[in-house]
Amino acid sequence: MQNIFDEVGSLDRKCYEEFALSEDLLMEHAADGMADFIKSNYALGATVLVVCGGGNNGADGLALARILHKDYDVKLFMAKEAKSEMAKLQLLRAQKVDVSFVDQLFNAEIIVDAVLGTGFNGELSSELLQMLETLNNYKAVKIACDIPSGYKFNADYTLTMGGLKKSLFEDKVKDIVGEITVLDLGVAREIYETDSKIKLLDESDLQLPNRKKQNTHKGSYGHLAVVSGEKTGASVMSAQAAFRFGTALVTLLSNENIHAPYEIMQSHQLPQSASAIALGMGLGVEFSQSELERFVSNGHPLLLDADIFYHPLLSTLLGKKKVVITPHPKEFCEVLRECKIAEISVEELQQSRFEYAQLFSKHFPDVTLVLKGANVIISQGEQMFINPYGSNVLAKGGSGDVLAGLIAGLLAQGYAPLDAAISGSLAHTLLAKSYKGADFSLTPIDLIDGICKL
Ligand SMILES: NC(=O)C1=CN([C@@H]2O[C@H](COP(=O)(O)OP(=O)(O)OC[C@H]3O[C@@H](n4cnc5c(N)ncnc54)[C@H](OP(=O)(O)O)[C@@H]3O)[C@@H](O)[C@H]2O)[C@H](O)CC1
Ligand SMILES: [K+]
Repeated sequence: MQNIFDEVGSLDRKCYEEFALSEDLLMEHAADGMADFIKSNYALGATVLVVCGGGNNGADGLALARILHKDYDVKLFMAKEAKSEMAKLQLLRAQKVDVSFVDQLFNAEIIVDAVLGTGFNGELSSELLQMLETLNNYKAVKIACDIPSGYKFNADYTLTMGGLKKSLFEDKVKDIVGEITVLDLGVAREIYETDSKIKLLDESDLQLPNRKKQNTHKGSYGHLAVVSGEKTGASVMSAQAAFRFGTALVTLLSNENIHAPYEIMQSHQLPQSASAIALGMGLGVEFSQSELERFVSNGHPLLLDADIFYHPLLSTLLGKKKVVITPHPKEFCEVLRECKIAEISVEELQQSRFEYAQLFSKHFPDVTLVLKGANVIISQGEQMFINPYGSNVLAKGGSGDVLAGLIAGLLAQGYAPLDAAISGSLAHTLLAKSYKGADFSLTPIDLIDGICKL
């Protein structure tokens, strides 16, 4: 896991005040880090166009141009006049070593966007937008200094200074930021950073339900009850996913007999040995409120998904302990509305996912939220985790049912809700990532079949 920060200015100030470092020193390390990245990946002599703004983002770019000059065919383009003190100083330094300046953009082999960084605010002028569009249309390798300017520069790589910024993980910029690398600024990251309540998950954070002891039996690995309504396909896929993911016993709770694999049991009553319940997938209106209340009256960990977000029982269920909910954005808007937290559109949610996830968790600190998206947000209380491995491969009916089964299966096996949410979500996205077929062709069964290879 890595820390993610709302801002890093306070971390810079810590360097000045506690480590006797200076803004100039941090900037030189930032520029050095970018130079090292380019030298490690691109042949000497390549043409490099560094486009600079007037602030310290531009100053980073000017310092980079000076460092690369002569080893690379570097050209500097000033999009705005140097304005900050550091930008003026870095401009002077670049001029003193005769770095070439150009007044026209051109299709260099490497383009570095050092126009706007964390100081960007408001809207981009049409002139700047036009310039960024011109750069986007070039075939060059595109590198964003710290953050892509105004999030309108389509970066292949974002080399971000000091620490990860939360804005880099909004869904709306997932196709903009490219591959993100953190550059150290003269001290190790663990010295530069403070602890943060927002963490970026890594594949290594997946805790598989591997079996350790031999002296066990099928009762040792949980019993998941999946409430199955009219649309049985959804609950059957959840049940299969849970079974594949180590849950030794899985029962479909239904009033009808369901066509399901032999290994999935069926019952009209909640099994005595049930250790978790999954509710919502394909629920429809088959069960009365009192039947559902009876199922959930025993304090078992609960996985809530899909139809239950539109059910009058939702608020009651959210008040229970050990609850994990797995809404997609549209369902989350319904949850926010139903719980009288916010009345927003999906577009408004997608513009401020972190804020609304935090708002929900403030209202329901014991509920673990898994907000689906390109970057999955997992939130519980004040803690927030970002799973950056979401992919468009999962944009298929049934993917969510599999996710529900993965998480519910881990709940049934005794995982704490947050651990079940993190590992279930990571397993889900890694299954999609390891899918070998065409990106449009994945089916939920492909995900389930891939579980044995995790
Ligand atoms: N630890 C770190 O992250 C470090 C980061 N460094 C670099 O510093 C920049 C932040 O520098 P700052 O000077 O605060 O801001 P920027 O350079 O990003 O932008 C300020 C300039 O941008 C202009 N601006 C702001 N909004 C707009 C807009 N909507 N349209 C056009 N121009 C805009 C602003 O102009 P004004 O006229 O408004 O003043 C400024 O000129 C950070 O991103 C890193 O690259 C340090 O180098 C090392 C530590
Ligand atoms: K930038």
